[in-house]
Amino acid sequence: MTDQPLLELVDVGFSHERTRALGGVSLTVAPGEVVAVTGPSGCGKSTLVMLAAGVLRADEGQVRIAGQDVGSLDDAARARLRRRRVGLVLQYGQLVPDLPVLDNVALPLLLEGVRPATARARAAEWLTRVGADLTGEEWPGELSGGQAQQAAAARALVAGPSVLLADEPTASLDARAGSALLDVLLSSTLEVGGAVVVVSHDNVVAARADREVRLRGGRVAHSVQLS
Ligand SMILES: Nc1ncnc2c1ncn2[C@@H]1O[C@H](COP(=O)(O)OP(=O)(O)OP(=O)(O)O)[C@@H](O)[C@H]1O
Repeated sequence: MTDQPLLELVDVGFSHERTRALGGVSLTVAPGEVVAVTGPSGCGKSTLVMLAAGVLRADEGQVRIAGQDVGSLDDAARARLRRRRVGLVLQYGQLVPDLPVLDNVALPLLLEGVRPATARARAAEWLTRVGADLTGEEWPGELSGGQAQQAAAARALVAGPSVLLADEPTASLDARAGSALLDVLLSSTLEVGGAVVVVSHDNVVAARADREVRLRGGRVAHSVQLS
């Protein structure tokens, strides 16, 4: 294994139209690391996650995922890099509404050309691993918030991401299910040599991190090594 960082933000700035959300943000995450991103509402945490995932493109600075400069890639290459390297879990699940849950979870594999039967079998295994009591035949609109988060977690993990990005991944789950889901998110990613960046208001989540990066007003206010 190399020591190459899996995620690097170098002096990154981003504005949502007229709102300056982030400026001068640098962050390097190595294989095996778990980083918690904390800070008050509106400080830029979700924007950082979307930039780190390659969903948003930085206005300034560079974002590198597994050594690849996201800004230098066209949309198709960026989508491919995301599919192969990044797992993303957002607060409300963000499932594709007109696909059954099993196909939602299998989607990263289906898009990579894995045979449908194999992709769906792996998706079903991941639904079980994340603790979801679902058959996979449900439609996203039929799920509770917590079930949608579990399904989104399974989708994020199904392709074995190098970088798992999670924005309030346990917010819709009770304490027990949330803790179990966090265990799976961390252990599954670290098992394959990946790294995790997790945004959370929950101190229990932050306490599981190796490092806490606190944002304020779109900048890194401090970065503390926790273990
Ligand atoms: N789509 C958008 N359009 C315009 N402004 C936005 C958009 N998304 C975020 N912002 C603004 O960018 C800033 C950073 O927002 P962001 O959602 O990244 O913060 P956050 O720390 O994740 O907040 P929270 O903890 O409340 O989720 C805020 O001022 C917010 O109002």
